[in-house]
Amino acid sequence: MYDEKEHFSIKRRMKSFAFAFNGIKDLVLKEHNARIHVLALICTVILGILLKLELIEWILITIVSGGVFISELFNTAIEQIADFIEPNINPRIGLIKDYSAGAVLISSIVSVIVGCLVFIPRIIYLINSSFF
Ligand SMILES: Nc1ncnc2c1ncn2[C@@H]1O[C@H](COP(=O)(O)OP(=O)(O)OP(=O)(O)O)[C@@H](O)[C@H]1O
Repeated sequence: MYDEKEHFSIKRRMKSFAFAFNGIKDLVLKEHNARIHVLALICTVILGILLKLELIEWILITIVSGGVFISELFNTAIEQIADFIEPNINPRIGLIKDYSAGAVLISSIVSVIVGCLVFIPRIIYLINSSFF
């Protein structure tokens, strides 16, 4: 609970980090989509190392990957709140969840587009240089 009189303390800040990491851990353990995103991220990093990406390309991949996980976390939080306040079928809750899922879809599409823009030219170059 927020208390204005609370003084800054390293211990409390560390606890806040622990709570935040707990949220991320829970997301990865329980949400199937998040596991797929973790797997996709691991494959992307391995491919990026193999293809020797440049700094700007790593920066782009970091930003779009972060966007996917951030949207996934917000989506899960919204779903949990929605289920908590309305356990029954309710079209408004359905639409709220659809909006939230739409955000994840957009961030995923953006990361796939960036991934294609970064990796496809390198793969084409590799194929061309090994055959010609
Ligand atoms: N209480 C509800 N009332 C009406 N429609 C709902 C309700 N709960 C879910 N829906 C509909 O079902 C869809 C899926 O909702 P659900 O909570 O199952 O998400 P999910 O499939 O678990 O999502 P994710 O794959 O991100 O975990 C929603 O986008 C919405 O269209």
